[in-house]
Amino acid sequence: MRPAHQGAPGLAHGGVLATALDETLGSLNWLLRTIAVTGRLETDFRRPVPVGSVLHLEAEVTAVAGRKIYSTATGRLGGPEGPVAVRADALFVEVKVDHFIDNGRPEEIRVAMNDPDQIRRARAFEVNP
Ligand SMILES: CCCCCCCC(=O)SCCNC(=O)CCNC(=O)[C@H](O)C(C)(C)COP(=O)(O)OP(=O)(O)OC[C@H]1O[C@@H](n2cnc3c(N)ncnc32)[C@H](O)[C@@H]1OP(=O)(O)O
Repeated sequence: MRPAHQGAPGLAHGGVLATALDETLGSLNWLLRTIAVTGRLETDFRRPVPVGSVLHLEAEVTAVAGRKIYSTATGRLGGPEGPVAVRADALFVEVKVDHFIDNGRPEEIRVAMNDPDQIRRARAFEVNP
């Protein structure tokens, strides 16, 4: 957690923590080879997360039912064995690429399609799922 992530003095902002959980959960879609967006994100804030601390994030898919992907994520202070600071339950809903084409701006879609980092990220999951 960096100073830019601060909400209350010295502590990470809850919205930033929810974003970190959402991003971690969203990464699971790479493993499922599915395009999906967050439909629901329920977050528990169990301990304050100090600026300067490391948040260890872990996520797993708990169920898939049709287009619905249920998943859960945990953020622990300091490392994988640290105390749970935040957790989330999420529902992602599978969408077609049209979801972005119909609702997003063409400029950003073009940039994303040509972004080597996106391609590298997808390939990383191919070799190390
Ligand atoms: C490629 C990189 C992707 C990265 C993603 C990163 C994560 C994000 O931040 S995504 C951005 C935030 N999320 C969004 O903008 C999503 C906005 N919402 C939507 O576009 C739509 O509501 C969407 C696509 C989720 C669902 O709409 P639609 O495709 O019409 O499906 P819909 O029929 O309403 O729902 C499908 C199923 O999910 C269920 N469902 C949808 N939303 C919810 C919800 N909030 N709570 C519970 N159930 C829900 C429906 O009840 C339905 O269930 P069933 O099949 O059993 O009837």
